[in-house]
Amino acid sequence: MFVYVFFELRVPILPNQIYAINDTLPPEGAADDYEARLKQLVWDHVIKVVPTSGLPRFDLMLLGMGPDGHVASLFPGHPLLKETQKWVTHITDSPKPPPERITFTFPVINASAYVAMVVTGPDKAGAVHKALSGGENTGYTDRLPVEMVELEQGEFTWFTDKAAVSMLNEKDTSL
Ligand SMILES: O=C1O[C@H](COP(=O)(O)O)[C@@H](O)[C@H](O)[C@H]1O
Repeated sequence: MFVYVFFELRVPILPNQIYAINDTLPPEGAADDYEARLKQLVWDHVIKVVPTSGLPRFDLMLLGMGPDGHVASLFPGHPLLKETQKWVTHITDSPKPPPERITFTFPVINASAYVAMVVTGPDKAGAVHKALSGGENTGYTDRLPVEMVELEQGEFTWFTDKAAVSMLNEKDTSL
């Protein structure tokens, strides 16, 4: 909804260019349906592809991050982090409500030309610190999903408020 309203107001995207999840289907069916529509858009040359992998190359991927470091619906320690074949997949045991979701996978996220990571709030400060500085003493040990956003060939920019970067020192980044 946020994305719809944001883009509706700022850039001339027509309603028929917005592809909503089919939430009348169960999660697996909705993910398969979304992936099929994505593949059709690639086939129709609406979405560009990465020539070497055939993956869709979105011009812009607008992402957020949860306090646990999850991005999209890719949660820490979940088997979906290792998905390499599917473009869109589903989850029925999301630790954050709602439990049933569909999500782009890392191969698709990492094929993007640009990722804007929008992160606000003090509850995100630990995960931001871990992602940007290695995060010693943050309590996070494993690699966070947000750290797995590694674009094949693209640009990644963080957009944060002061609270979200409150655990960073000047030496940690070039901020
Ligand atoms: O569950 C989710 O949470 C993250 C973070 O949401 P926020 O409202 O705290 O920014 C979101 O980016 C992700 O898309 C969503 O699945």
